[in-house]
Amino acid sequence: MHKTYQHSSASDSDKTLNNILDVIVEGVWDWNGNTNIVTRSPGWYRMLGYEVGIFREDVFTWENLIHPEDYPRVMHQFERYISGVSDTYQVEYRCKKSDDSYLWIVDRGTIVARNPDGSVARMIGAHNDIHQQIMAQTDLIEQNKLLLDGNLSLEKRIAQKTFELAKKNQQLERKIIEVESVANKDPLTQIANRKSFKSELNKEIIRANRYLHPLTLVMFDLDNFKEVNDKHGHKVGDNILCNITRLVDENIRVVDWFARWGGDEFVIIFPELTEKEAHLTCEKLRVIISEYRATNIASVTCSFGIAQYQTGDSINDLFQRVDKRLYMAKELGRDQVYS
Ligand SMILES: Nc1nc2c(ncn2[C@@H]2O[C@H](COP(=O)(O)OP(=O)(O)OP(=O)(O)O)[C@@H](O)[C@H]2O)c(=O)[nH]1
Repeated sequence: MHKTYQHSSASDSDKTLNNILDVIVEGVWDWNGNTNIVTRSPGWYRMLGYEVGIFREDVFTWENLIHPEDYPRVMHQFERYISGVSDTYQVEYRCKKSDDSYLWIVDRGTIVARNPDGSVARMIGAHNDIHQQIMAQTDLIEQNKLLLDGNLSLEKRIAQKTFELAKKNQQLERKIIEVESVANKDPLTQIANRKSFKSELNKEIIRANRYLHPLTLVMFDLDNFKEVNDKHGHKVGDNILCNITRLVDENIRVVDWFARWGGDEFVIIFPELTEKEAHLTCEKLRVIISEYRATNIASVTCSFGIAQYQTGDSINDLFQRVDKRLYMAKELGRDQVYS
């Protein structure tokens, strides 16, 4: 067998062992459980910055150097090992240095002899400096935490901004609807104006074609309204326009699209009504209007032109037809429906 060391005496071999220990571990301790004497290597003192051999050789020296926050944990581990609950003793904790700062060490120990009653007769262990390693770990944990906090606050800010944006969008959508409805509404009568006529009629033409339903367009105009204005004033005229609007609106269906074309002219789109059916409805409207006394001093009548959509009609074709028929109603003496 190959031998590395040849010692002529036990004290020689002790010397070698101590030197080796001094090189490979930083601080060796050797506790005699019966005398309670703890022998510590020079490295043990050097690691903590103390003058070699300055402390009393007992366990209290060690206990007094342990950081108060770590003390219960260390003792718990130590007790578990000594009592046989745990197979190993290895614990990391902070030890007080000569300059009152604390050094992170790992402490490992092994019972090398027990008394017949099971109590520890001798235990040997070593301290190793792990301060840099723990500091690096702590730094990393701290950085991770900062990163996490940063991420969290970023997420919070994004969520807040998203919420604010959604709110702004809602407000904007409401404003758009508001503006659109103002733009498409006649300010005097509060019904639709001619702005959306083309798109409304187009929509209904597409539906009429798709479902092969009839569709009829109506245009009506107040008779001799100029005279009413001239005689009773513009304000009375306005009032009459509003009252006629209300009467018509109350006597047509929700699906019918009713708009003020301009001046004293109005249009109605009657989806799913034939010319004949629309004629009957308009006749009813004509009577209601003519019977209605807007004020004590003025009453009006209306003339109606009616035209049903024919397949292939453009909006213009239909409109021209209806306009001609309104003209006919006027020509034939007013206060009548022409289809
Ligand atoms: N009070 C009031 N009058 C209006 C308004 N818009 C248009 N008018 C008037 O409506 C009248 C329309 O007159 P005309 O187009 O000549 O027709 P009319 O007198 O109704 O005669 P016919 O249509 O031929 O039966 C004009 O006097 C316009 O000033 C309005 O908003 N308010």
